[in-house]
Amino acid sequence: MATKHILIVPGDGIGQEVTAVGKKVLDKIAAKFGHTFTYDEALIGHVAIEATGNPLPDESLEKMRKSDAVLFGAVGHPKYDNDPSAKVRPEQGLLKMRKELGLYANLRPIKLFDELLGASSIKPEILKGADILFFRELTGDIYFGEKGRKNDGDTAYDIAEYSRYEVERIARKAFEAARTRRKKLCSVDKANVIETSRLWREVIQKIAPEYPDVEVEHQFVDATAMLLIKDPRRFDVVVTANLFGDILTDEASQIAGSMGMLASASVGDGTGVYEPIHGSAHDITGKGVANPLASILSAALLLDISFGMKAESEAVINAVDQVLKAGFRTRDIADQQIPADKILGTEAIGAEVLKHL
Ligand SMILES: NC(=O)C1=CN([C@@H]2O[C@H](COP(=O)(O)OP(=O)(O)OC[C@H]3O[C@@H](n4cnc5c(N)ncnc54)[C@H](O)[C@@H]3O)[C@@H](O)[C@H]2O)C=CC1
Ligand SMILES: CC(C)CC(=O)C(=O)O
Ligand SMILES: [Mg+2]
Repeated sequence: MATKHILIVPGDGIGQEVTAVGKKVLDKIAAKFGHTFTYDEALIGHVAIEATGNPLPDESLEKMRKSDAVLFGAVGHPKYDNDPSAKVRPEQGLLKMRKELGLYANLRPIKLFDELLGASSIKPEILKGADILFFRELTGDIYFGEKGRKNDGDTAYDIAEYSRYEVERIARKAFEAARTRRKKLCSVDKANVIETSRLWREVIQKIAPEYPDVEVEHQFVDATAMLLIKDPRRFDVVVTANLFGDILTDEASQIAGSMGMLASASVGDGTGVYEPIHGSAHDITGKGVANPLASILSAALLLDISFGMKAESEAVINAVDQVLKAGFRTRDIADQQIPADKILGTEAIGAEVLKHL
């Protein structure tokens, strides 16, 4: 029995809807296993700008630092997406949170529940058994380098930068994880063109001999985008830079059936942040149809990684599996065989998960 303090940071759009369900799952776990979880909430993104003018107020950051873990939703609003000139943006809050908390490793497991074999646009025989763990570097690369305009605003630049230690620390995490899995590591870069990628490959090659039990391959990012769809089972652990990892994991979500199925853990020097990989999804916000399973599975990662609660984490994953086995789906993961009465909204599928806890 443990006492833990969890900060709920729903953010914007469907972040609000799915995080509410993730929190209920944490509550149920605490009751079932006899833990005491206390909660607080904090603002980030568009809602924080509206309330304070700042996408990550100091108060939110302070609360994050003082928590045992953070369950985060998503940020973003069409107001800014459609206004390239906006100087203050919701996404700045997210990037600042990652940098300030030292969350340099973003673990994105791509695990297909067997029941969802028919939900993907990829053929079932290509998909069955696919199980990939992405390590996306999260506090460097083009997202954090100097950016700006010159020539009276007619030229724009974003500088991509990596230091040796940044590559090494994420690579070591990926090597260690590969050791506990199928012992295969694929490092993804664009070393044929980009200097940061050449440093990336140099570092991986240098430390690989320290992990002789792990088979290492290097792939270029463009080829990886193709191989993920052609033969997803060839991958075990994948380690890559921030931008490449962002793009490749949205693509890889189709292996698991939907963006609404992919959870992630952002970890590093401080409080761990657990978050679906998807964004605020303006197109479905307020409709009650968002898939909350990514948030629920992020709560499972939180229990496992930040609290070391393996049985509790497995109970959550098992409950999701049971709900899928019972035939329930949200709209994004419902193939044509699913009858209409089995297609549930955000809260209703969350309630089904709770019944299995
Ligand atoms: N981590 C974060 O906070 C992220 C924020 N964003 C922000 O989110 C906003 C929307 O960006 P998009 O490119 O549309 O990406 P998105 O991930 O929000 O949505 C992409 C597509 O996937 C669907 N989708 C996403 N999550 C779903 C769920 N749980 N259930 C069912 N369907 C789901 C959406 O309806 C949409 O069609 C932007 O403002 C963007 O900057 C985007 C990605 C990550
Ligand atoms: C808005 C981006 C900075 C975040 C993103 O797309 C992600 O973390 O996957
Ligand atoms: Mg993304």
